[in-house]
Amino acid sequence: MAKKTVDALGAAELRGKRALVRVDFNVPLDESAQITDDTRIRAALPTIRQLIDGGARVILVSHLGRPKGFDDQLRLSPVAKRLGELLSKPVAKVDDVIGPEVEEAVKKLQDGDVLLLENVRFYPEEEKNNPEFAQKLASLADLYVNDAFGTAHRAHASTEGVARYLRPAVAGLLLQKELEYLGKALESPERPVLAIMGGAKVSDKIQLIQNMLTKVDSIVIGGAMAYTFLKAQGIATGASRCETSTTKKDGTTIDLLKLALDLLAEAKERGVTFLLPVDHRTNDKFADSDTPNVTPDANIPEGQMALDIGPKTEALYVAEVKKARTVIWNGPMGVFELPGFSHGTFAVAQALAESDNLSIVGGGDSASAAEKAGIVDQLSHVSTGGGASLEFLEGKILPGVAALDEA
Ligand SMILES: Nc1ncnc2c1ncn2[C@@H]1O[C@H](COP(=O)(O)OP(=O)(O)OP(=O)(O)O)[C@@H](O)[C@H]1O
Ligand SMILES: O=C(O)[C@H](O)COP(=O)(O)O
Repeated sequence: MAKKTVDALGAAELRGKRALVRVDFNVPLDESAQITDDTRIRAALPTIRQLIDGGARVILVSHLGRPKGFDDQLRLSPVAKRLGELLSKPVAKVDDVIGPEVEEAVKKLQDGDVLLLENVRFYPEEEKNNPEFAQKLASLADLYVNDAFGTAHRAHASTEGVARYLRPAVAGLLLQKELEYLGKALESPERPVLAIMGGAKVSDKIQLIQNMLTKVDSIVIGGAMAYTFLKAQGIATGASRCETSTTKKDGTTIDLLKLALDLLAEAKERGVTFLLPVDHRTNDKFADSDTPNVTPDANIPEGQMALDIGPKTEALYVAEVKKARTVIWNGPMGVFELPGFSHGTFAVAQALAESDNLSIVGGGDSASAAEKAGIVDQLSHVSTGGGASLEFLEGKILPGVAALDEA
């Protein structure tokens, strides 16, 4: 990687210096805001430990979820607690991101101390990449480290803007490791290459499929994204979560149903196998069930919500995984957090574990699903980035990486 990393910082650049470290602590939470998977926190430990050992004063900044303003459910306090346990040392936490309370807490830091700021997305300025906000963040520290691979595809104030005002701006060890691994693995992948896409961030990820069609031999779709493709073809989607349009930052609207049809046509033209669910597991509400309904075909009855792929789809997707030599997976096949609707996700995970293909699973919830399925050791790589790994594998330049100092 041609970017400077924390390894390049000598003792004089670290001891006593305030390091603003962007991490991706966007971890899955349950209904009572308890962390259900701490993979992303553990993944940031090497960089944090290296900075502590070097005598830096570590100021961590992260987002959690997609809040609209301050939201008590999405505070980072449980993360500070978990991080403290993992580091075996206290982690101070402030309830703001900028302002007097934060400045006071930063002033109190001693060499080797760790402070976690509040959820940076409580400020809309973060996602707008507002220069004044970025400047205020930058003013808290003497150097910037970006270790948030999972958020490196976002040009936000704490991932991109801040590096304009704070130098040195270097990559953390996780960011470096992810870029090196993914870069090498996909230089000339063994074919056939399969992309498995699912999850809930439909409007974000459906827009990545076009580029992906030029890189892969087959795509299988599960999760909520599947219903956009089915609806576009006139198949009933019942009460399932189904995104049909999205508004871009510039205010223009994208018709996702039209996009879905265009993608299906392009896949056909390019000879890319494109598989969609042929049956589903459903419920009449967003809740678990010991006995989910199974639809006889791809249509979802009125009032029913598809929460997982069905058994016939599962078999199709498992067969596709077994045929592939390289598999990239982002997004669970269903609401795997509910045991009755975890079958499709775990079946695909099991197939990956049993195959000897190169397998890369990426994303906060996808990594958590792999962990829950007990297959992490049988995968080639578990990336902390979902959207980020997809965009990187497509050959896009990640803004959070581009902003850093050259090596
Ligand atoms: N059929 C469905 N209906 C509603 N939600 C679904 C469905 N299938 C999957 N999901 C939800 O999708 C979520 C995960 O999607 P997401 O796109 O965030 O994946 P990810 O692996 O976390 O990737 P990233 O790191 O990019 O966020 C899970 O919480 C899961 O419950
Ligand atoms: O979970 C992720 O993919 C990252 O934390 C980025 O989150 P975002 O999609 O809300 O920007």
